[in-house]
Amino acid sequence: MFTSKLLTLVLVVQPGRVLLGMKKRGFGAGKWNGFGGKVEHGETIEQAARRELLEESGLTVDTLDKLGNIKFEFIGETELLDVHIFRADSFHGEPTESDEMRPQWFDCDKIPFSQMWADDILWFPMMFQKKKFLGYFKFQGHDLIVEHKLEEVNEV
Ligand SMILES: CNc1nc2c(ncn2C)c(=O)[nH]1
Repeated sequence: MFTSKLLTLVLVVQPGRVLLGMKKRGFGAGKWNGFGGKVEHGETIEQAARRELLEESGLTVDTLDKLGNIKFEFIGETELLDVHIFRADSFHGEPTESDEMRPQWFDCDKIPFSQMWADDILWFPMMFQKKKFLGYFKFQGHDLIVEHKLEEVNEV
């Protein structure tokens, strides 16, 4: 019934602020989001997360904490998005604009959720508290969540 596409998402967090990128083209264009993309054949999910972070933001990280996994269904589409979410608390390099993303730091109390995917406001608090979570969101179009599950777990 459903095939699924493996995707990565990395949130770089510093005390009191988080790095987001304005997606300039493609899926989710016009939204602020973490950095990530597809997992290519022959790479692990974590390797893909590091590669996409570097390509999209110019940053490398030492430790990536795997915090969440959310599956997204879009009504009328047969491909689920299987998004693996990581957090990094330190990084090397300078945030640099890419073809895909324009990076910007946001204070944790001024995150532009109205210009982000509608699910983010629901799981960002868990990500900030370093809680592990599993989620499932069913979208009607790109803006309306018609059904969702989100639970804290011990292992992702
Ligand atoms: C559909 N909601 C959603 N999709 C995402 C996200 N990050 C990458 N992708 C593909 C996200 O935060 N929400």
